[in-house]
Amino acid sequence: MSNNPLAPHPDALRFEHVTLEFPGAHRPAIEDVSFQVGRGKFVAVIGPSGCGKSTLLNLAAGLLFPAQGEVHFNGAPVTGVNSEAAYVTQQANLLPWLSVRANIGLALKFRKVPKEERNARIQHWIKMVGLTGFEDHFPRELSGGMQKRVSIARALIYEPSIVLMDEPFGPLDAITRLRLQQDLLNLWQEERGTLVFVTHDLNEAIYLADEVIVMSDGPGTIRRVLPVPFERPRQISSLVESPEFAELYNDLWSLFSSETQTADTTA
Ligand SMILES: Nc1ncnc2c1ncn2[C@@H]1O[C@H](COP(=O)(O)OP(=O)(O)OP(=O)(O)O)[C@@H](O)[C@H]1O
Repeated sequence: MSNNPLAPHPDALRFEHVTLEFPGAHRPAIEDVSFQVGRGKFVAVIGPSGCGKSTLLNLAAGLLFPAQGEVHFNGAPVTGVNSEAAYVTQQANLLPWLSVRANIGLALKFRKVPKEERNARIQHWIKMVGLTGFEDHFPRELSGGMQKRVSIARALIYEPSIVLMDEPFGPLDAITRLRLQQDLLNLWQEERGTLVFVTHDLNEAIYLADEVIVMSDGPGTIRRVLPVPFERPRQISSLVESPEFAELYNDLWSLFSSETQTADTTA
């Protein structure tokens, strides 16, 4: 282990026995949650609705704080809004009065990046997310998938140390979703940042992640952490044909179905 205080911490994110209860709730939203996300890893979090997936991201972003336990980012406790984290939510949340170019460049403008560098980086990211030709369009002139591409470029352009994505492809149709999943795989292959990705979709978790954190409900706890052994770069079309994919999917599915049966018998 390195003793160099300037060396980046090997864990980008670490939860240690974290419990959080919202005011007025009769039980914690999450209880005794511990896991770590290694630097440069892509981790998916899946679990039933209401099990606390968004709460985990909000804790990592420093928008919520635990009642018990600690959240560490780059080896230090999170004590305020985590300005090194980019957050991509289910809705694109673009500013409707700004063009694609201006929406993507907003974070650089706030950070006072000089105009020339800003324009070059915006142009790079417009190309990366396949929006060349749409630079001067406004959000209302874009499809849902294109808006999502803008929100991903807007999050990645300032090179955050961690990206938190909360079901970013949730509201999209199946084909657009598949295209964006492959685009995200390709982007991540080039950029290699740390990414925590919340999803309800077992396929999506396996396509994208190095590890899948499986959560249980009531209150939210970590049920299992499953490694995804597929090499990168990945092509979704070849992955789905492999027997290993089917095996992993079945492992994940059996975790969920056993949970549903347990809930049914205890209801
Ligand atoms: N601001 C809040 N005040 C009170 N309770 C909340 C608040 N936010 C979330 N909760 C509760 O905490 C629990 C976890 O919510 P959270 O949104 O993290 O779940 P989730 O797994 O992301 O759900 P979904 O998959 O449906 O988005 C739920 O029971 C929810 O009702």
